[in-house]
Amino acid sequence: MDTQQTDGTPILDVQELGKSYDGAAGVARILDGVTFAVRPGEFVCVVGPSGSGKTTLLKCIAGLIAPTRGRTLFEGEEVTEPPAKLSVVFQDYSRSLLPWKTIEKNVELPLRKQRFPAAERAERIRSALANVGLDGKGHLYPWEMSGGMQQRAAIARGLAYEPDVLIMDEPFAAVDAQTRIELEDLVLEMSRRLGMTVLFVTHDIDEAVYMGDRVVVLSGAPAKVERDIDVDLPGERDQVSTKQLPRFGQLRAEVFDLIQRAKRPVTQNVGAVRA
Ligand SMILES: Nc1ncnc2c1ncn2[C@@H]1O[C@H](COP(=O)(O)OP(=O)(O)OP(=O)(O)O)[C@@H](O)[C@H]1O
Repeated sequence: MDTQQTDGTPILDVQELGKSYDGAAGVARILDGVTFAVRPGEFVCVVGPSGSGKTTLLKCIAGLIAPTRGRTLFEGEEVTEPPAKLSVVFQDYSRSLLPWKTIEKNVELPLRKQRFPAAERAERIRSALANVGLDGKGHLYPWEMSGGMQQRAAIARGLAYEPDVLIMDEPFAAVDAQTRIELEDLVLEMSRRLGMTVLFVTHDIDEAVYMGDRVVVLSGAPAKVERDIDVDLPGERDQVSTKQLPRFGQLRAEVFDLIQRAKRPVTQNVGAVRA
């Protein structure tokens, strides 16, 4: 699909991103000319073989590491540092939440750094916690909460910035299957309600097809965009009826097949890096 055929400027425009890491064994090329665009309000999932560079890609897009070549435009501006209107939620909530601070204080932390006045901080915390279904739970410490609640809190912290784009790196990998389903629906509903653009990395093919408006499939060794798939399923998703649609099965098989084919070169690449 030509992602440049948009009604307006893409909110994220990833242009020919390349990234190499220097290691003891030499230079490992991880990304090579990754190009895709995300329109405002879209939910785009990124999948690819394990170790193909998905996290590296998100970090480059979010301005957390510098690409070796290429660039990302966020709202038309080149990303050279983490943009204020772009939040990242990582997989490991147990490491991203500070255990000695309450959930409220955890959510407040980045707002303090950004020097928001106290009244605005309080309102943003209240609204972010409400958005993830944690109203009235702000006084709890992370260790008093289930894994799913902690990940909701980590999402609330990302939301408190009121970002235009939320980047999520395997956000549900560490929670049980039932919680995962609940969080998938929570994030889908929230992104629609808030009109937020989401870039979402997952290992889970069903999750990618269920949640995405598009699925960007990365190849491996080094990674580039193998396929950019338009998920032509009805907009309203439902865990049972959407997954029963024949089209869901076809899309799932297409993504699965692409990842299987991409796997072999990745193994070779990892071997080359470690050799
Ligand atoms: N800071 C670093 N220095 C050197 N190599 C790195 C660094 N970060 C990642 N790598 C290597 O880059 C490759 C891609 O890693 P990355 O975590 O981006 O992949 P991924 O697709 O997100 O992996 P996974 O599917 O396991 O989550 C791996 O071989 C990894 O070992």
